[in-house]
Amino acid sequence: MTKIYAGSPVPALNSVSFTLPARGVFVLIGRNGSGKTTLVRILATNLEATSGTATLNGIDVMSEPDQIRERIAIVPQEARPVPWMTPLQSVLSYLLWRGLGYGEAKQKAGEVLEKLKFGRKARVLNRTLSGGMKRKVLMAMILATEADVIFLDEPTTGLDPLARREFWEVLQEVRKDRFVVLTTHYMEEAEQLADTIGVLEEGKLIALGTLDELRKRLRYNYSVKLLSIPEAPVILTEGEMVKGNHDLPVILTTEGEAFRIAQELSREGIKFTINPVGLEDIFFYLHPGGDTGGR
Ligand SMILES: Nc1ncnc2c1ncn2[C@@H]1O[C@H](COP(=O)(O)OP(=O)(O)OP(=O)(O)O)[C@@H](O)[C@H]1O
Repeated sequence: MTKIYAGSPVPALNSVSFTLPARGVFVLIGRNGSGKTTLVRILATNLEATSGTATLNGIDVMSEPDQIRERIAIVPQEARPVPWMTPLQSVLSYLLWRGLGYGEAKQKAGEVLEKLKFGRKARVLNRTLSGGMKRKVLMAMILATEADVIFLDEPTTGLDPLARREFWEVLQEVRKDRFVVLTTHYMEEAEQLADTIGVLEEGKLIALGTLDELRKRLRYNYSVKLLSIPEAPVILTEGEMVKGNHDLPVILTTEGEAFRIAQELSREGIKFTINPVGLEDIFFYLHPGGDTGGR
């Protein structure tokens, strides 16, 4: 699939091609402007591709959009629930809009708000809710539907760590019987939630696989992240140095070499962290420019 926006010299998506089992959670990561939202919007029938095709559970996104729309639900990046409605009214009206009868919609709305433990907050105006609760209203809306494919574009941006964890719990409920496509700038979130991870870079899909499969792309299994730039260069007998957040050096190496370097850095009074390789390290390795693109 390729997408070139009118007037743009470079494609937002450049021959992206992949096949996935429609189960669990597919997390798309990539720096700002790498094409995540564009891909999600095309798959969710909100935007037309310039060329290419996509099928979801055997249904063609381009030629059968109405059938797709019955099967999917999307929470766009900037979505907020209607301020002058309550969570109960939000879920109810969304279900009615999707074609459910009033009785069924009311029952489902009540069930989902109970499941997500809204309590008396189900009946207060959305505008009085915290940012985390507002996102939870959107999750309740899609959770109440029959949709078996759910798109969430940066659902936790701006949430505090506790609200983010609470969102992850809700997602564990959603993923049980649906396929979730989620974009994020939080590597920890991708690690926690993803069954499969796709990495976009300038419109190209540069990596796709489980966390373990992506780890295998690195020759090294340990990461030492320096928290300041040392005066003297760090001499490696084995491993690679890449740029991390704020251009600080990240050393990818073997366990033995990582601990040797750690001792040396301690002696010189340089602060660092040492960990087995995680998604953030894979991201830095795949993006020589550094930075995860987080806000
Ligand atoms: N409506 C539009 N018109 C023209 N160019 C666009 C439009 N929407 C997005 N783009 C461009 O397409 C590219 C991909 O954007 P997209 O929003 O898909 O990236 P993203 O990975 O979701 O970014 P972010 O992480 O910042 O949300 C960017 O270069 C962006 O400037």
